[in-house]
Amino acid sequence: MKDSNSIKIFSPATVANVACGFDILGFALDNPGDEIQVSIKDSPGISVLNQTKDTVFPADVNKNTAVVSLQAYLSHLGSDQGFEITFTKKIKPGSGIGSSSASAAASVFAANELLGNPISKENLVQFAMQGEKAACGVAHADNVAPALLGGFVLVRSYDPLDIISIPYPEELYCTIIHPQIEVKTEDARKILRQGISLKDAVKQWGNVGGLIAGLMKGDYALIGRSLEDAIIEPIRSILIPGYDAVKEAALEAGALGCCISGSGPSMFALSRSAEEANQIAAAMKKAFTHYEIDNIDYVSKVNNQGPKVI
Ligand SMILES: Nc1ncnc2c1ncn2[C@@H]1O[C@H](COP(=O)(O)OP(=O)(O)OP(=O)(O)O)[C@@H](O)[C@H]1O
Ligand SMILES: N[C@@H](CCO)C(=O)O
Repeated sequence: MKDSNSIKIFSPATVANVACGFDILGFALDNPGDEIQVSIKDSPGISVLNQTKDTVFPADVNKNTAVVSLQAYLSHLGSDQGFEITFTKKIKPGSGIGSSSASAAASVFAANELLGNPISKENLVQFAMQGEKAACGVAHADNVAPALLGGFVLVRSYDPLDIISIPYPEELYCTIIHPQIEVKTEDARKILRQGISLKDAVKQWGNVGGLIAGLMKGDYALIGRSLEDAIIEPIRSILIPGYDAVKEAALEAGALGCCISGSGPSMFALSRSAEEANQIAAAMKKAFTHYEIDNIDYVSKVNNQGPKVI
């Protein structure tokens, strides 16, 4: 729904890191996603309405990722246009599937549409990153870039920002299992080691290259071999009860690979068909039953569009 004063959009969930690409790789999902309505106000300032009962936002609206990114965008334009943002959150904060970034990407995309698209989608990424900085202290782009551009995205460089869309096979499906515990990205970053060994680095950059080559060639076996993480997974997986067993169940059920989605607690697995992705979801859920943690699953094709007007 769009008129000259108001727009309602779907903003996709995203999987950051994609196993080997900490802070530099991410992809978008068709399901789930947030709904957000952005309307032009007569007076300056950004106001927020939350229509999601069980989602609590920061009390200070200036810490809401949608508001922070929109303020960065308006300040770049030198505009004091006022907006009202109405949220219907479908992605739980602290899920690992880009809840904070779906809002950050959505508000700048929507406002840009209402103002006649003065800025390209690629260049909106820098403003959405400011929302991520407010959420976790670091302006990482591996959720907001795919949320805005769709598909698989590589952040080749942060300074200067260089965002590359990576071609990928048409038939690529993702299974997400979201155990109902909250892991804040800010906390999940604090436990990481600041240094890595040369041996681990060699393994990791081999996998990053392999994953990108596999996606571009449509080589599923290469994609699967490259979905490994020598650096982050050994540390963060400790925060997810049953992680090893659930991952093993996904691989046994035919997943190309399985790892932590973003900073967790969600886990993702890639596969070649919707049927396989559903079988993998069932196997992962079954493995989780031993750990008595409620969980929600999503099966989705990789999203190729980013935000869309609904
Ligand atoms: N509009 C928003 N939507 C979601 N979370 C928000 C929003 N604005 C601020 N936040 C804050 O951001 C934090 C959640 O972001 P966080 O990065 O920890 O989780 P996530 O986005 O689900 O995970 P990930 O980045 O690993 O995919 C919470 O502290 C939440 O209060
Ligand atoms: N790259 C970020 C993604 C957070 O979703 C991290 O792993 O901390």
